[in-house]
Amino acid sequence: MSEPTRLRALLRDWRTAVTTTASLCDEAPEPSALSIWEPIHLGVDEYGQPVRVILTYRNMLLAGEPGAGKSVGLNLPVGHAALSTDCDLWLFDGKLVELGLWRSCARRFVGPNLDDALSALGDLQAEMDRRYDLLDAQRRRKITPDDASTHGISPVVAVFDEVAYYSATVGAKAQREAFSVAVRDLVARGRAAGIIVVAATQRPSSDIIPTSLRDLFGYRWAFRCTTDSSSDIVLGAGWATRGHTAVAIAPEDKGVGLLLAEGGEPRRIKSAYLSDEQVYALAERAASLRHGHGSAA
Ligand SMILES: Nc1ncnc2c1ncn2[C@@H]1O[C@H](COP(=O)(O)OP(=O)(O)OP(=O)(O)O)[C@@H](O)[C@H]1O
Repeated sequence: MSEPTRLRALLRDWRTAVTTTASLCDEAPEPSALSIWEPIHLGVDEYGQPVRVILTYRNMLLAGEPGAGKSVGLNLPVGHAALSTDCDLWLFDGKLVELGLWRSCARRFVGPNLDDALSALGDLQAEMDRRYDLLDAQRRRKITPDDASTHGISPVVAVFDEVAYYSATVGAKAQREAFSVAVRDLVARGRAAGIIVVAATQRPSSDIIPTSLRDLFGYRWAFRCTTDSSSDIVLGAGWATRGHTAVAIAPEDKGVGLLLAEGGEPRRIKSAYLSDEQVYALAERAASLRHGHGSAA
């Protein structure tokens, strides 16, 4: 199979997975972009049913012990967002190598540098305030898909991996606190302005994910944790005693996690798996959709 044909086939498979109507892609002569307003495919539940969530107007937290499958899980919303040319991607990569694959699709890419992260967060907050000014002036409460054509405003997906790198590891205490305050502000106020935060950490502890921040995430995805209390830190207090604990996930069950979606009960799901090769191919395809070629800076 030639490279363009292989990429087209890959994107077609992806679209089939992420859209509720497979016809959306099959009828198109060429694969087109996804939309951030469409549900994102995350994996399957215990009954083999597909699990899809809508990311717009929400935030997502992914946490669990190292090696549990967060990075693979994170690639699903990131990949969907990258292929969605109706949103902008802002990537904060404390590890550099995790989100780096999607760099060419990002409007802004921040590596493991706290000064850069603070500067980008400041810009994002300014953009959020600008959007609220516009909404206020028009007596509206939230942005909609129409804002792309009428006001040039598209959803922003801001992805943080590993969030603890910026909030607890590098820099001076005041800077780390400034980072945490800015992220909390985006998570708390960003949704209606079309700013979506997706944050991942391998440190599910109360200093990294304080309750007041955790409660702002509509989607909480707990991969394997070592203690009931760390599982509760991700999902919410009391779930472990009610039988929903990510401790119960066997270490060999990579990619399995408990997903709490908007006030329901945590659901055990297995994330869809994308190999490195697939991620590379999708990232290249997404870059090509966004820039008209495969290797944009
Ligand atoms: N859904 C899945 N299906 C099959 N294998 C998976 C799945 N998710 C993860 N794995 C396997 O588990 C390994 C570790 O996953 P991943 O790198 O996502 O963990 P992580 O939690 O991000 O680790 P770290 O915190 O150290 O970065 C992967 O290399 C892969 O082999």
